[in-house]
Amino acid sequence: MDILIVDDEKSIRLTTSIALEAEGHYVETAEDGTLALKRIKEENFDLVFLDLRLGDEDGLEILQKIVAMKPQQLVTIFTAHASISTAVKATQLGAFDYLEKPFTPDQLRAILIKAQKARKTQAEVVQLKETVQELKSEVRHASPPLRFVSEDPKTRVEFDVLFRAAATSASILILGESGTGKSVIAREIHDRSHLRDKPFVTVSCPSLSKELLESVLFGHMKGSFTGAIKDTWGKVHAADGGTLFLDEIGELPMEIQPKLLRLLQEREYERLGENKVRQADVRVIAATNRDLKASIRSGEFREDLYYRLNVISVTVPPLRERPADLAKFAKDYLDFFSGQLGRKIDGFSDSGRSALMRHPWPGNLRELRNAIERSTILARGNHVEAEDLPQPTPLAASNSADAEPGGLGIGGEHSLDEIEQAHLMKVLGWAPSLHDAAAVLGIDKATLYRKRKRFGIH
Ligand SMILES: Nc1ncnc2c1ncn2[C@@H]1O[C@H](COP(=O)(O)OP(=O)(O)OP(=O)(O)O)[C@@H](O)[C@H]1O
Repeated sequence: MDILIVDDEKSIRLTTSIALEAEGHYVETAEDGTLALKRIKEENFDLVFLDLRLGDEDGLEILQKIVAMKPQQLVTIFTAHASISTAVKATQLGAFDYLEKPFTPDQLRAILIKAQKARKTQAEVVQLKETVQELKSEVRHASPPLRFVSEDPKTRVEFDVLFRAAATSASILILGESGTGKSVIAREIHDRSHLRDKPFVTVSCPSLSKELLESVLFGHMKGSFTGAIKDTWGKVHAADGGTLFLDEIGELPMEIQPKLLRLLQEREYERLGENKVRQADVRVIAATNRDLKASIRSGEFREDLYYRLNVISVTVPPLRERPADLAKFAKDYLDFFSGQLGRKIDGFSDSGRSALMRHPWPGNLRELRNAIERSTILARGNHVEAEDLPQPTPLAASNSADAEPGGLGIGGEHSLDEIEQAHLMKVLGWAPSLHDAAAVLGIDKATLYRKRKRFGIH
């Protein structure tokens, strides 16, 4: 290691240097704070030994200057027995450790081993941060660009409110149909906030049973329910100091709602099966495609929780109400996917463009993205044609007189079940995933699962 010894006593500088050099370290010495600060600024020392009594100089002040200049700098304080309390204060100010004078070679060696470990951990953290940055940039390049500017005045107002609120700690509720980009917006709010370097943790409310969801949120103690084989921390703990994103909050079971309310109001929670109140400071962003006011009326959602979540609330308009944005998103996606495929596709033909505008896009951006990806594969020439884009759904088609032969016509002699089953089968037939199918149908995945089971659709 490269080590700097800062002490005004020549004998200490000399003996410590000899001991350290004998262990193979590179050592420099400084007899006062000014020289020490100059060398620390110029060089990267792995460890600094700093005497707190440096003649007229205040060692604690020098320590603070070092920490301010290089927060990662490991500084071990030399201290006399009588000044242990000062040494403790020094560690509170950012010193790594302290060594009481006079010290033995073994005590010095113990400090060096500890410092080496700390340096290794620091290097690992730096490397992990770099890896995360690289991965983030790879992910960004592996998906179409995100667009947060809008040509639509209503959407512009909503985005403006959202991104102005990003810098505060206010809870934010994002409403909007499935696929309008609520999760993407939640992440963007976090990235534009003062918490951007802190954790961003997502909890998808409907994906789990009530008990598991509670455990995922708050953690549990071993034996608190069947299958709880060890103590765990929940996502609230993981998000402490950062943002907790509660996706599909409208599905949050009634039993868990008071616990979330307590977290929002008191910043307190308890792990399942534990009788100890814990603190967590999280900024909550919630999203739902449900009408929460209707859920309050039907007794499925607590009004007090709604008002806590709703400090700032915006509704992201559906894509069909933003035709100018629709065209821009479609072009972005087309450029991205054609680039990925190495195909030269210049844009949409007239028929392609009007098909794009005619389609109601019930699955919003998610559906549009999938449709454009598919169209770049299907396009025969250098333009996307109407035939490459989603065709009218069976229900829309059957609205007209020329329903498919043997198909179901709206208003014909069919039960609602028959119509529902036929529609489900058609959508499941073309949607790329169950998630997309649920989005297009405007239901959550659990409901889709129940319906498939009911109609025997595999
Ligand atoms: N701002 C955006 N710019 C470009 N593409 C976007 C944007 N927002 C969303 N998308 C696309 O739409 C997809 C769906 O977005 P997201 O999952 O955020 O929607 P959602 O409203 O949370 O849906 P759900 O309610 O079903 O969870 C994203 O994976 C992305 O491909």
